[in-house]
Amino acid sequence: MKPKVIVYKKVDSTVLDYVRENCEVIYFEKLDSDSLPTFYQELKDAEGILGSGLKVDEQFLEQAPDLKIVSNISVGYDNLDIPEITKRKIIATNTPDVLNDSVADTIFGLLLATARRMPELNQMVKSGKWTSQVGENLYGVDVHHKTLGIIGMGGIGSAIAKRAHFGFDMPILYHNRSRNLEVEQRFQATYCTLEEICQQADFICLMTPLTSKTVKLIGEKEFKHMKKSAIFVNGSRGATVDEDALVRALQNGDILAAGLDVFAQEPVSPEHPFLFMDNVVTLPHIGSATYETRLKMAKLAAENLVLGLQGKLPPSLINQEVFTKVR
Ligand SMILES: NC(=O)C1=CN([C@@H]2O[C@H](COP(=O)(O)OP(=O)(O)OC[C@H]3O[C@@H](n4cnc5c(N)ncnc54)[C@H](OP(=O)(O)O)[C@@H]3O)[C@@H](O)[C@H]2O)C=CC1
Ligand SMILES: O=CC(=O)O
Repeated sequence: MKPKVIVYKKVDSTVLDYVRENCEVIYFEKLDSDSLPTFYQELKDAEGILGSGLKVDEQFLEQAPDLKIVSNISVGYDNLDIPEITKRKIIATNTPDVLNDSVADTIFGLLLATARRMPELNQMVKSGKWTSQVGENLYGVDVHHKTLGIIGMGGIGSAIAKRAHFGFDMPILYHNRSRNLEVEQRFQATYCTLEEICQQADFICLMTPLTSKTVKLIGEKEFKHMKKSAIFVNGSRGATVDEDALVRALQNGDILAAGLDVFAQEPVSPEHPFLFMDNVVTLPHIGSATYETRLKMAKLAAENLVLGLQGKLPPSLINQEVFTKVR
């Protein structure tokens, strides 16, 4: 008998077909107040779930006694309570690497758009307010040759560094908990403390995962250390930044501008001060949102799911200890 799984996100039909060949699939294109009661009903005897964003914690797991694998269609897995999942000998997987270039493109685009004030200028042109040559009040700042600080130099951070080093001649500073010798060699990147990056970089990109150690990693103190001309870009998770402190830093002129793809609350409230500031460029958490990359992520997540249920090693296993202990 095929194992029963729930796919709770819209995925390409080829991906769905592959999962259907191997599993009995209950499919929800999305979860909302209409579909949630049925979802929880089906969860009672599901062996696998495939999707993204759902909070999988103790309370959730209590309702899923047969669960063997949680396959996230995202690289970040702050939605998963890994200790609790692992305690129950459930496999957890994510989708690293296949999205690095697309996310780096988005984050670099956000950095450029913020530095060169593209959304503001676009709005000016489209609203018919381009009536004379653009004056100094609408100039941006150069990106090329400026110093880029990357906090969280992993897969995505490295792809950002590649663009900055080879395309924009930017000196690169980075901060991780441990040094990454490969990026130091490939991109002549310099390892720094968080404080040094804040003090020295012209552009600061935050790309750490959200963990208990990175909640509000960047707050009042860090913004005070930054240059008044600094541009801050967050591509990690909203909660890695103290958003109130960021609003104050932007309002007080402690930093020049910010580009944000992620927010503590998503979708961001239409009342949020960020939305009323010309020096903030916002995106709706679309780092990896291209047809090609989302397909690759869904394929990888489906492969993780199917292999995990077959007792084989999924390509991107998060909790290695479950696999080695159980099998
Ligand atoms: N905006 C979007 O659409 C997207 C956002 N993301 C976010 O980006 C995050 C990073 O993804 P990815 O690059 O693939 O992940 P990686 O695991 O490859 O890289 C994360 C990096 O962060 C560093 N890091 C972890 N904890 C800390 C810490 N406490 N202080 C400083 N550095 C730290 C790690 O280095 P070390 O272990 O040495 O500290 C590592 O180099 C994801 O977890 C997700 O939250 C991902 C995809 C799309
Ligand atoms: O935010 C997206 C992810 O893949 O993580």
